[in-house]
Amino acid sequence: MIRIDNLKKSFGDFCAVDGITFSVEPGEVLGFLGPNGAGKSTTMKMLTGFIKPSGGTVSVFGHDIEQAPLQAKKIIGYLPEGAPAYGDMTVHQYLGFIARVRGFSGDEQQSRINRVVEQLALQAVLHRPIDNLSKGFKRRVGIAQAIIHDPQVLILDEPTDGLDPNQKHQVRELIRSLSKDKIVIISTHILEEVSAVCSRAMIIANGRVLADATPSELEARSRYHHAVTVELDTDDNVQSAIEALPGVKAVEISGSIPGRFTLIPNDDSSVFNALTGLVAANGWEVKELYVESGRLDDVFRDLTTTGDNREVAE
Ligand SMILES: Nc1ncnc2c1ncn2[C@@H]1O[C@H](COP(=O)(O)OP(=O)(O)OP(=O)(O)O)[C@@H](O)[C@H]1O
Repeated sequence: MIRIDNLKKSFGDFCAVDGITFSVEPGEVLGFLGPNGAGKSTTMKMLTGFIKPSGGTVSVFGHDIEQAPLQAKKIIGYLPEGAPAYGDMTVHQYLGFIARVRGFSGDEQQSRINRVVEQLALQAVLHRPIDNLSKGFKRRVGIAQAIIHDPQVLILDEPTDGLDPNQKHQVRELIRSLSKDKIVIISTHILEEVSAVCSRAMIIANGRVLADATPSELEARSRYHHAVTVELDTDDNVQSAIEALPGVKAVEISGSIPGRFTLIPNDDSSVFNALTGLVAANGWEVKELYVESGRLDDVFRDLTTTGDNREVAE
């Protein structure tokens, strides 16, 4: 497991990471979510031994990152922010170089290169210089070098940044498949990515952890948890009847689609039965009807734009 205790980083007078404590077990995919400048990359750089903490400790499967950096780094794969690489090398040369640095030679080296080339679909660019690749391919090369030694811990800073939707889907599938027996920590700005791949999400702002929960627990904190959206095909004036339903806290009207309403429930209420009862009693035609589990963007905004966190998020 990874155990992080009271981790801190200051740059001069500025505190970028302000005492973060958590642990992660194999099988977990932990997502760091936060506004720009929240401290996600700085935390990852300290977890991987890339920069020295100003305070606190990081232990990776029992190896302290400062006391035993080689043992810790052997079992970590790291995709740094922006996926830096040696741009004048071809993909094949670069992966060969990384494999050698990781201690592989001969057939073992080649079979490891072949495996990651296959996993990241790099065949078409294998003999091209990395500098000439598109942003998406560069990112895939970055992920390939991070997994070449089949590490127990994978730390990926914005792994899908710059990828097209198909590539995003592929990389998320890969992360999911790798995560079965590994610890995976990713940072992302993409909220849908958290629901798609993370078993746990940590919202960070101003170098502090504001929330640490499963994506569905976070969604349940949203005002849209159990909200019902309905689109009705009727000329009746339905809004006041919907607003008067028991358990309804507020009704939002869709600006662009007539007859479409979102019913926000009071805490722990369900408005679904009351709404369907009203619709049936009046014989209104339903064009669309669904219940939401909640909205992560709503929770993210709430947490990161209140109180001390306002400055960071704006
Ligand atoms: N080497 C450095 N010297 C001075 N300040 C730094 C340094 N590295 C990071 N910072 C500052 O620390 C804060 C946290 O930066 P960090 O890159 O960790 O944020 P982040 O959450 O990863 O943001 P983003 O989502 O934009 O990548 C920022 O205000 C950044 O400007």
